[in-house]
Amino acid sequence: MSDERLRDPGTPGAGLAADGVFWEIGSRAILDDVGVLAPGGAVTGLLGPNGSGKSTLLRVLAGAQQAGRAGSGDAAPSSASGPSLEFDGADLAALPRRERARVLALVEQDATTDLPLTVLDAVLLGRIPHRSLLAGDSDADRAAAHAALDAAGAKELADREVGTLSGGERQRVHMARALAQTPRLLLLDEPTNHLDIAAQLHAMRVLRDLAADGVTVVAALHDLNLAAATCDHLVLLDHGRVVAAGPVGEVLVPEVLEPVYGVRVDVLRHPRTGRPVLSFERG
Ligand SMILES: Nc1ncnc2c1ncn2[C@@H]1O[C@H](COP(=O)(O)OP(=O)(O)OP(=O)(O)O)[C@@H](O)[C@H]1O
Repeated sequence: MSDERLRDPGTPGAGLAADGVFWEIGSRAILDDVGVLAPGGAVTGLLGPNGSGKSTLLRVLAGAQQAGRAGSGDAAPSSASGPSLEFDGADLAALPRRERARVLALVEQDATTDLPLTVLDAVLLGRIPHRSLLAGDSDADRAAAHAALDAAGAKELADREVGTLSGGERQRVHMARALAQTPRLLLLDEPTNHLDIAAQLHAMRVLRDLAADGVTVVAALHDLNLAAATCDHLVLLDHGRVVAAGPVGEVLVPEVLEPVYGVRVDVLRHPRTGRPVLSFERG
C-alpha cells in the first residue's frame, strides 16, 4: 500500500494467541476448546466447511460476542479458567471497548446498514476510536478515509449511499472502513465472497501489504486456492474444533483436507510461485 497514513508504525509483535475458547448454544458446542495462533505481521487464513465456527470465532476474538454460553443471560466462559485472548502479549478481553477498537477491526460477512449513510461517512466511522468523543471529523480523518477508500479500490464510490451499492462494492467499503481504523489486528469474515477475480486479488494484496507493515491479519476464507496463494499460516476448523494449524504446505494436503471437506483433493504446484494449487473432485 502506498499511502503512509494507512501504515502501522509498529514493528511486528507476537500476534494473536487465543486459547480455551468455548461457545455453546444449549448443549451444542459451536466452539469447543479452540486455540488459535496468528503470527504478528502475517496473514492467517481461517478455513473450515460451512457451519464449522469461523464467523463465531472471529466475533469472539473481536469481543463482539463473548465466549461462553449463548442465551443464558450470563456470558460466563464455560471452561473452568475462561478463555485466554492475547494480542502482542496484552489481554484483549480486558481492554475497554474504545481501546480495543483502536487495536482491532472486524470486517463482518455481509454487514449491512439501514442508515442513510454516504460511503465516505461510513468509512469515517472507522476514525471514531481515534478522536475525542465530542470532536467531529478532522481534515486528517477525511484524508485517512479517502486514502482507505483508494486502497480498497472504492474511491469512486465516496459520494454514493451505502444502501444503493452492489454486494462487491459494499464489501470494498467495509474493507475501507476497517483500513481507516488503522488496526494492528485485522479480522475479516469472507472478505472476498462478493468480489470479482481482479478485486479478490486486489483485496488479498491489500492484506499482504498490511501484514508487511506489521499488521496481524486473520481472514476466514472458503476459497482454498486463494488461501494457498496468499496466506502465511492456516487454521482449519471442523465442527467447532481446530483440526489442523500451521504453514500452508502442512495444512493444504489431501490427508488433512479430504476428511474435513469430504472431497478428493489433488495438490499441484504453481509454476511461478511454487505455492500449492488445489484441484477438487467429489469424494
Ligand atoms: N445465534 C445462533 N443460534 C443458533 N445457532 C447458531 C447461532 N450462531 C451460530 N450458530 C450455529 O453455529 C454454527 C457455526 O456458525 P458460524 O457462522 O460460526 O459458522 P461458519 O464456519 O462461519 O459458517 P459459514 O462458512 O457457513 O459462514 C452453525 O451451525 C450455526 O448454525
